Amino acid sequence: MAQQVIGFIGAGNMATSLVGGMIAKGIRPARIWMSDPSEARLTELARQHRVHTTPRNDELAQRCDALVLAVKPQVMAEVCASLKPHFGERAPLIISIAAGVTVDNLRTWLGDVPVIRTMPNTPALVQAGATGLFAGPGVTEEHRALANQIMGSVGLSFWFEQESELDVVTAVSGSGPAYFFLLMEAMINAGEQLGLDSRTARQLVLQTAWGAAQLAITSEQSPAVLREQVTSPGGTTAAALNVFEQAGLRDLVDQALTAPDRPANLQNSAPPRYYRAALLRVPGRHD
Ligand SMILES: NC(=O)C1=CN([C@@H]2O[C@H](COP(=O)(O)OP(=O)(O)OC[C@H]3O[C@@H](n4cnc5c(N)ncnc54)[C@H](O)[C@@H]3O)[C@@H](O)[C@H]2O)C=CC1
Ligand SMILES: O=C(O)[C@@H]1CCC=N1
Repeated sequence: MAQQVIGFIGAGNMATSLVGGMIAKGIRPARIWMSDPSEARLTELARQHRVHTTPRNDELAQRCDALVLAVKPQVMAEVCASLKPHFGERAPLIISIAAGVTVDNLRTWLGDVPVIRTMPNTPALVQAGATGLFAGPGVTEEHRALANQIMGSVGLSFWFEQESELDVVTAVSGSGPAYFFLLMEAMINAGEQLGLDSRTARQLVLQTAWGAAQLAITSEQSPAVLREQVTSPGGTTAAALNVFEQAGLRDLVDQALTAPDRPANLQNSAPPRYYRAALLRVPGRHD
């Protein structure tokens, strides 16, 4: 396994986060190939990480023991069709990171190949990722070990027995960093509005987010208890939390994470991008 060659089809945000994290963790760049239509992106990745790059997906299909499919769900069918004819006698392990694309979809497009569907997140870049994994038919212990090596090198990984759970993982931790970033943005802006200079507002907010996460991870207490410990009765925190509660923050979070399960709602509003990916499975919906 130590020498297995890993190819990334698509060298965008998530693929580069994974590769950056893998290399920082000690996986040799010589084991990594990346393909993408953007020559500029490939040049930059080769310079920055010393990985092998090529604009040709077929080259990776021939060379690699495992292919991480890291393109947008919307182009996945076409990318799979271009890869399939180039597999050797022993098809590579397919590791998909695409939201909403099922193991069945991939095996329809690629044939009878071993597929592991995963849902990582961008903190992989700093080895603080969280990844959900689901193994399709024909996946061996050796395949699982390779997927563990890739995803385990960039953070925590969790295997699931039901594929549908990966859609929940997508809503919680795949997209999750964006929810926290949004709160950071809002707090930085509010700090600035209240008179702090931008740099100080940013440092205070980021250190607070980092500290709160560290405390929650290392403490034996639940986040609810940790919140109570900050909240002096009748104090400033209580006043602020009261505004969040009155505005229905918990319900808002629930709606944001479960909206994709309510297709009827999608007719009138733009669905989250990961649900749009799931819509690829619905005949007639290819938006
Ligand atoms: N960005 C994130 O936080 C996460 C993304 N994902 C999944 O990762 C996948 C990629 O998402 P991002 O990295 O955000 O998108 P991105 O747009 O940053 O990256 C996609 C890359 O694919 C390349 N590409 C397009 N057509 C191609 C082709 N025919 N062959 C090879 N490469 C091609 C594009 O040039 C681009 O660099 C998606 O399926 C998404 O669901 C999963 C977890 C988290
Ligand atoms: O927004 C998206 O569709 C991807 C999947 C999870 C995070 N980013």
